[in-house]
Amino acid sequence: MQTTDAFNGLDCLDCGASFDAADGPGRCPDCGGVLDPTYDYESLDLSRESFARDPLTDGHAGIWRYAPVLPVPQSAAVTMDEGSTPLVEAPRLAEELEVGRVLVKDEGRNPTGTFDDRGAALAVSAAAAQGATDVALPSTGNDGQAIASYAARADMESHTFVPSRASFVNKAMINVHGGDMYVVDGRLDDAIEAYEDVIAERDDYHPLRAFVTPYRHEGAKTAYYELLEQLDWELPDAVVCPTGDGVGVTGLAKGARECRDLGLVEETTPLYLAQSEGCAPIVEAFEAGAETAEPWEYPDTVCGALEVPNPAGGRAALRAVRETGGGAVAADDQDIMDTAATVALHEGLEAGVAGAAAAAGAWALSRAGEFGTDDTVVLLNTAAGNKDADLIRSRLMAKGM
Ligand SMILES: N[C@@H](CCOP(=O)(O)O)C(=O)O
Repeated sequence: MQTTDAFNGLDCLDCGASFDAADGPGRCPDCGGVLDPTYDYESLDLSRESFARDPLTDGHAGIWRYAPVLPVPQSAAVTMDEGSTPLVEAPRLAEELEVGRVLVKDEGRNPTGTFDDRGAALAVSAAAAQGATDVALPSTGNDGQAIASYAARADMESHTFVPSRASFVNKAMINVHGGDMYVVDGRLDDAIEAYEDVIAERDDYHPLRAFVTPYRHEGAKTAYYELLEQLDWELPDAVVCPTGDGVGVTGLAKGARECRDLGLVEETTPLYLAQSEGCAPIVEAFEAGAETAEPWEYPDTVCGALEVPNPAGGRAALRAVRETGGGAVAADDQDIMDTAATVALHEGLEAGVAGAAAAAGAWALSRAGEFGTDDTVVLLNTAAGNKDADLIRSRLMAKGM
């Protein structure tokens, strides 16, 4: 695999064992922990200025501006210039939340309309660098669409296992990208079971399941570098991230750690993860002081992207919020849909229901006194609002609006 100079290999987040990236995707063979890319940070000469390049003149666009702290060089990238998403001021939300500033990191502006594009670009690039011809994953929908899109760009076959409740948009676009799609009756766990049966038989399918490939959360970390740059390296007081499997929040925490350890800033920002009350295994574990999330018995939420009853990154996500001094919050589905409509009405911004879970979670955090009146709060909108237009509109209709 063609790698960047500082990339060392993979370390297990649980037992610390080290592995060569060429050993392939997977969990730690010793303890089953999540593998995480590591770098020789000492060899890197990075500063705030070194990231401030003009993407139009030297070809570093989106997530690839941070290539020195990614495993794959830009020369081997499968890319559609994902990243470089705007950080949009939301003054009315700030007033409503009684904080100084609210900024929405709008990941809906990515190529397939989600945060997942960052990790998909990196994971497909790494798979291509390892010679893969076929990639496979189970998905709630958005990451399946993202992988199908990047696989198409890399001339690879994608095999995606989605539950029947995945959104029409996701399923349609996986088809449009020419992906091989298995629609499995039931919910995410049923799709995972079908995926595991197939992957056990197919050595030629390169697994891109989150936290089986170590590169999905690695792609997500670039959003943290980016938002600090957009804030001129001033730390926000809180970042709220919608969470299903834990990819986003684990990646953001790694970005926060790296930015501090590289000396770009002095501290990390408190990260808060937000889930729906209909499927909140990580919030439950956080509140119980547990190290791992227990499977959620009856998952049922309108936020399909967050309906992950047994999150592969549960442990990593819990560590992420605890090590940054943040927390975890769950919001009710009706509140989440109302929030999506309010954000669209008051700010003009189109947030998907998962993104609206972050805003609804921020309301709950504000009521609980977690924010100060001068605080800058960043909300991650993980997906474009038009992915969930039918859901959000149906709520308006139910309220007779
Ligand atoms: N990526 C999701 C939302 C959050 O999932 P996570 O795995 O990053 O916790 C989406 O499709 O919106």
